Amino acid sequence: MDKLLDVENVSISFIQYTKGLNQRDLKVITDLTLDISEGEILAVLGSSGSGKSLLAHAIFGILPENARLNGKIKFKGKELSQADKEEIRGKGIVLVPQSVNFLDPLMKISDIAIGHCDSEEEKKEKKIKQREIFEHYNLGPEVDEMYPFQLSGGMARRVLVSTALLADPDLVVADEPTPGLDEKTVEETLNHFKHMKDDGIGVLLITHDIHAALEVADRIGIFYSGYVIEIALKEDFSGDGENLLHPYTKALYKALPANGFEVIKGHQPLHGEIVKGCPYYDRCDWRFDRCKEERPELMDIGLKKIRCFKYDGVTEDMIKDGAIEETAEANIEDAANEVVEKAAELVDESNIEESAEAVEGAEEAVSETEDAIEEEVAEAVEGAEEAVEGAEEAVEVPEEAVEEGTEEAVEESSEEAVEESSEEAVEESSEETVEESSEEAVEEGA
Ligand SMILES: Nc1ncnc2c1ncn2[C@@H]1O[C@H](COP(=O)(O)OP(=O)(O)OP(=O)(O)O)[C@@H](O)[C@H]1O
Ligand code: NI
Repeated sequence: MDKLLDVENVSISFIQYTKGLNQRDLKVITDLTLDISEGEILAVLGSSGSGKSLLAHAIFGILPENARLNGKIKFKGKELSQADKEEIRGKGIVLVPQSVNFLDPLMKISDIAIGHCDSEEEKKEKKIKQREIFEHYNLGPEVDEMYPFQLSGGMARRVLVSTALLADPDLVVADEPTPGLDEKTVEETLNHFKHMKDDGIGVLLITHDIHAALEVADRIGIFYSGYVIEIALKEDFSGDGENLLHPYTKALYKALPANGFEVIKGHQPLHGEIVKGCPYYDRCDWRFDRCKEERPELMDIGLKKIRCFKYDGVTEDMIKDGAIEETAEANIEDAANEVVEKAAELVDESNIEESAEAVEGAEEAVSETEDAIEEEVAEAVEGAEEAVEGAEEAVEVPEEAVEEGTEEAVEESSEEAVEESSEEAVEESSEETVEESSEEAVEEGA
């Protein structure tokens, strides 16, 4: 089976303007890799807003203006430029879009379905084919004359699928082809994809409907937080899910009603949330230190792909031999041992006893210092009080002089005496002693 589509390391981001003129890149899809061969249905399963439609639009070259695309998209081995995409659109590859909003609102449905024709003859032929396919999809002749806005939800789906088939493509990209359809029409639509597959057409089925994916797909790619975290085989979704590799895929499988509806705890990081390591780190039961800092690459294991360090060194043969769990468990054990060793080293290095002694010493020093300061302050206060007394006595002397009638004597002897004796005395005895003694005490103590 020849390869039809290769999506290699594709990232899609949007330039966002935050406060003022600040720009930032909002990554929606990161490092996406997948491939589809002739006659294969690959389902891409992702929650709403995870970038599924953007992937389809990237393949078709119809991304919005502010989107930035990196990586390679190859069709039959050839990398597609924007011009190639425009050329191939509606011929080699057709899109079954998510909504009728992608149809030209001013064109009649039959004209949209038939598309561009080079001659009247071609147009006649296509018209006949269109009627056949429309009839098959239960779309009567009156639908041919309608405009897109006149279609009901279910009718619109059927128009979109049959229009795609009319183009006789090699690859069909179907973006959420089943929502809004009744059970019977869902079944029918999925059957049409199966028929396309039988005719050798490759189908990329983009959906958040795991049931639809499991019903028709050969392989299923799981989107998580903008990454493909696993591409599993359809048959891996069976039994206990023991053949599924990624813990998220396992959890997704267990969340199905038939498998117990187990709730997945935690949340999926959204676009713009910067996650350095593995995007599943927060929710993972297997995580090791490395997963927090490093992001695992998407590894090939035969037809499967997995993005998880647990499977480092695991090969396809190991899967066949059932040795995969052993290797994986060994990886986890290694990582756990590393953590324990590291912790032990840290304990050794820290020398807890010494530091405890040091803390005790420091505490003693502090209390000694406090005592010393108290004592010295008390002494200083005493000294200051004595000095004040002395000053008061000095003041008394000039009073006597006033009585004797000499003003000069009053000024000289009173003011000077007061200033000198009181200030000096206060300074000396209080401040110096406090400072000296407390400093000394701190030094001693420390
Ligand atoms: N023009 C745009 N500018 C900025 N961000 C955009 C633009 N178009 C899409 N996005 C962002 O890309 C995210 C993915 O969009 P997309 O339509 O591909 O999601 P989806 O997986 O198809 O979701 P759904 O299941 O609802 O169809 C959106 O949540 C949105 O944040
Ligand atoms: Ni979408």
